[in-house]
Amino acid sequence: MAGNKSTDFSHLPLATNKAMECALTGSELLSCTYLNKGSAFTEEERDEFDLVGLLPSNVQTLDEQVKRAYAQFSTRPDNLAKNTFMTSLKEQNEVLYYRLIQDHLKEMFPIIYTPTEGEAISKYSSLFRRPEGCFLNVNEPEKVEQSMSQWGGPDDIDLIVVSDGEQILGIGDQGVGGILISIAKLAIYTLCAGIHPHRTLPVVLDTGTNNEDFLNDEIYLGLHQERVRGEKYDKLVDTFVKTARKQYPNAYIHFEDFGLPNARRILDEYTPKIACFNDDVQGTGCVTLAAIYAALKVAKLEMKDIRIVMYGAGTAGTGIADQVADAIAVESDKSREEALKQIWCVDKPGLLLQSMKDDLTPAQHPYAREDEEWKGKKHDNLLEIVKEVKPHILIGTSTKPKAFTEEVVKEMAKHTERPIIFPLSNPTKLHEADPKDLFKWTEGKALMATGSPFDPVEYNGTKYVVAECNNSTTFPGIGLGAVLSRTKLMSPPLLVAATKALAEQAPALKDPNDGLLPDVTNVREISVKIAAAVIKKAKEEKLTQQEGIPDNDEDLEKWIRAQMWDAEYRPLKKVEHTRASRAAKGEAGSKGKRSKKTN
Ligand SMILES: NC(=O)C1=CN([C@@H]2O[C@H](COP(=O)(O)OP(=O)(O)OC[C@H]3O[C@@H](n4cnc5c(N)ncnc54)[C@H](O)[C@@H]3O)[C@@H](O)[C@H]2O)C=CC1
Ligand SMILES: CC(=O)C(=O)O
Repeated sequence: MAGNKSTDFSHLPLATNKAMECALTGSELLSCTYLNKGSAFTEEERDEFDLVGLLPSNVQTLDEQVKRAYAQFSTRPDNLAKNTFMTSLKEQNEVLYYRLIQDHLKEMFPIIYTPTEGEAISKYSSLFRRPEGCFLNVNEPEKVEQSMSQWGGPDDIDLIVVSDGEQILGIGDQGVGGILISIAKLAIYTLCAGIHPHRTLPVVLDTGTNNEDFLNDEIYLGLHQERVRGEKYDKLVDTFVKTARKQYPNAYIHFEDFGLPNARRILDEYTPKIACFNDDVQGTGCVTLAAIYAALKVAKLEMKDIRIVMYGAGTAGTGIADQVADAIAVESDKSREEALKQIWCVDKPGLLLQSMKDDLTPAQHPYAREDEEWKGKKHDNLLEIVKEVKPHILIGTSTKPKAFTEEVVKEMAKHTERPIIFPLSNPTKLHEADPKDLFKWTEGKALMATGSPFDPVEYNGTKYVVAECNNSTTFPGIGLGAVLSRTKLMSPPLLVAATKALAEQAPALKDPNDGLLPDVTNVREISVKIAAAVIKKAKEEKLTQQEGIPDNDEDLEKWIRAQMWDAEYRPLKKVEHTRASRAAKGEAGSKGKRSKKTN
């Protein structure tokens, strides 16, 4: 794990190895998740902070606590129960929560993220115990300022993840339960890129829901009304963005799981104005493009020659297509228009055609093909499209399980030696194909990456690693770069730099049977590389607002590591009630957020 002890960057504003100020004592301290150490409070701390008699006598280490917590986790009967256990641990002791996950990353990632988090989100209202995050109501835009002011002063928040809950993972409209995707993505920022957990803010925009089950369920916690569209919706988004800029001017804004009608529109509106990012469009685009780069190397193909079918041309599908089109144009001497011709986008009605123009989203328009090209050919069926296009690459972001049938895959394999196939729809049950089947149908030739994790596949005695192509390998590093450089914008060259940094880490470049993307267990170091690439590019583009960023690569990486939060207990420094009680009340810093939540 990246450590920050061997560096001399402790003067940095975000250096995380400092003592923590604490004015709480006794049971208040025990119930403050970001300060609580439970049985690990030392004898001295127990005396100093009035904890005597409130804890069993054996002072334990964090490692011992992790052992116990892992044993408790393991007794939970199913994944959802494990997810609930983790949520509750996070409410009690954040350091322990993050350390436990870090020590069991591969096992726990699918519990706190996709696929299990999807189930937790769909049951948000019934599982609800304690609120976390900021809830903004579309009917009360005048209260946005007050609602968002509860999380500290202007320097206290580095990163906001916001969702309107309309298109969560592949499970659709989850209304106010969308707060949990903002929370989960922030936990991943902390785990994978060491973003300080107390300096982040999860937000949900409650703009109603079109999920009938929720509308008919009195237990549902969000607004019982259909989704608001148009001016009123835009006003809430704009009020949120403006308030965030005013109250937390350093905060980088990550848009997550907005619905198709809004995701791209909002991104296009704010990208030229503020440092923001849409994970489904850009994060997915970057990670998928990085996996494509690795696959092309293994398949000995070149970007300029590829033909690619995107199955499911929604937010993620068009986001990926755009990144691929840019890459083709950059890697060849083709114009972007020519590059677009190498991408065939398919959605519910079939291949996108010019004659469908009125029904296409602005993001889909550039991919609509001339009807003339397809005259007399079948374009409403994936098999026929594959027969005609003979793609090298097939990517699924359709939420249609099993759409990549044996026939489709075998047809593809007839025309290309190493079919590159990425079923990316989440959660696992929505994947367009199972890796085992893809291997069987292509006799071990397929080069694969999947949206959720899969175990390695054995075929004819050889073990193949199936890379997880999830934006979680990418967005944390990009965010770390954005936060540390205080970039004014997240411009396209920064994303290209991030993609290349990730692509260079692909294990398949060394061993073709290994993953097309690096494993999540190495993700903190990958994030350092991605962040370094983003920061360097931001400097080149004159976008940075942070002073003192080192020029030299080695120092830059040290500088980054020194500012990454590690899950370890820090000494507590007793402070007078005035300053810290303001913090505890949410008046003097993001620490207040945690206290507010737990007190
Ligand atoms: N692996 C990763 O990192 C990511 C995976 N995803 C996954 O991709 C999927 C799509 O997500 P979004 O693009 O955000 O949703 P979206 O709703 O914006 O897009 C889905 C698209 O698929 C189309 N579609 C639905 N049924 C289809 C069918 N039978 N044939 C062809 N197209 C069909 C829809 O009309 C829509 O255009 C989800 O399952 C999501 O979990 C999304 C982002 C990142
Ligand atoms: C990974 C992700 O963002 C999704 O499945 O939507």
